[in-house]
Amino acid sequence: MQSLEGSSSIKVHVSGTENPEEASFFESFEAAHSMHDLSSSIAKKLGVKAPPVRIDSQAKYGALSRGDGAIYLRFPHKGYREKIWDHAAGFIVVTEAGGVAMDAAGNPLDFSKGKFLDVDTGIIVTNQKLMPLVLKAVQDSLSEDAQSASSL
Ligand SMILES: Nc1ncnc2c1ncn2[C@@H]1O[C@H](COP(=O)(O)OS(=O)(=O)O)[C@@H](OP(=O)(O)O)[C@H]1O
Ligand SMILES: [Mg+2]
Repeated sequence: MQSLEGSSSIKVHVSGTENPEEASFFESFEAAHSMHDLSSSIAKKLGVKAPPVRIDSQAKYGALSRGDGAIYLRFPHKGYREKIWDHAAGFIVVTEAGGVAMDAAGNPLDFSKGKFLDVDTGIIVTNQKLMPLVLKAVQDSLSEDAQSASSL
């Protein structure tokens, strides 16, 4: 990373925290772009204490890449298909910074299939240590949601 004033460049790295309680998370500013209720229940399961940091655009990937927060949760409403141009640049930056991005089923993101990123339910970005814990909380929250929907 290099400042616009031209300072010397420094290598950035994602947060190294292993403790979800001290990890803050990013999500879309717009509730129409990501289900805030779902991310709130995931954060609660993880014991995250800080409120969500809501930012528009791929700036979320940039902030995560320099360790401003530790988790990015993205769960669009049913039927929305992610476009590669909304993620590709941020994905490269965060991966270079040591982060890992997966869909809700734990699959890696596949940018080789044309304009759409066909992910299972949503996208999770975090560090290597937190990913298994976050994935478990995501899957538990999704199955609770599915159970309550089927009992209506
Ligand atoms: N319908 C719907 N559902 C979920 N997510 C959506 C939707 N439409 C746009 N997006 C996301 O909105 C962000 C900006 O997208 P766009 O570039 O299409 O919008 S804009 O016209 O430039 O504002 C960008 O992500 P975030 O800013 O992270 O939410 C897009 O991926
Ligand atoms: Mg745009």
